[in-house]
Amino acid sequence: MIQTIELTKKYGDFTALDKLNLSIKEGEIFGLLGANGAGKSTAINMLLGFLNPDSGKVQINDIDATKNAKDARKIIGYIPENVNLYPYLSGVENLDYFCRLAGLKYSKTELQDFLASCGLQSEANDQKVSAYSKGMRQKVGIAIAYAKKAKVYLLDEPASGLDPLASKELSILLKKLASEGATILMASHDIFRVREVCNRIGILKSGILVKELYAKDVSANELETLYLKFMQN
Ligand SMILES: Nc1ncnc2c1ncn2[C@@H]1O[C@H](COP(=O)(O)OP(=O)(O)OP(=O)(O)O)[C@@H](O)[C@H]1O
Repeated sequence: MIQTIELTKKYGDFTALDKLNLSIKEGEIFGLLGANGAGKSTAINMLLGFLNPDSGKVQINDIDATKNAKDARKIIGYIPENVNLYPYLSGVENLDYFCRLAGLKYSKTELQDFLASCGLQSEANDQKVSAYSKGMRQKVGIAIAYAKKAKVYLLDEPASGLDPLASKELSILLKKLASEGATILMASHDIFRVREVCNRIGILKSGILVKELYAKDVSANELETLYLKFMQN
């Protein structure tokens, strides 16, 4: 569960996020849609405890993440737009390394299973990551969170730069994680992908959540029209 209550962040006199109220349940995929500078990354950084809010609160499952960010991060998987891996290690070696950093030791078979569950083709397991596509690196990034048994996934612009097939695979993977009980928030400006993968969508404009809706209630075209209307007003 992800909950933000009146979450506010200012940079000097500028309010980047203004009293954000979000409540995302287990099994839900929430899409935070917004233009460049809307405040999406600011919100994610506060969920992760990398940024302190000026006011308001973040709750991750039963953890008050504003007070115990370190505990909250143990159950959060964060997948940035560009997943940083060690290029001269293979997918399995990267996963092993990041698991060990989190205090987890898995057998090679278990590591391979995590990668397979996240859609990486088995032939890639032992290839150096420097030869991976962006979509493949992202699968390893998600596998790191999956192996950590993350309960909450935060993704910043996950579909950006992916080709249509990789983007479709990402949607399938996120839906699978949600069906297994994960709570997922993805920040994006990709209206089509957000409409396709998310159950619920919030439109963020200049730090203010101006609209929340269920994806099933709008077509992609209707969402685009609505989004553009909010951006233009
Ligand atoms: N450290 C900072 N100091 C001052 N202003 C900042 C800082 N970080 C972000 N901002 C401003 O806060 C606003 C929100 O930025 P943020 O990065 O959260 O937006 P975003 O929705 O993630 O945008 P993008 O899609 O471009 O990543 C922007 O106007 C940005 O310029």
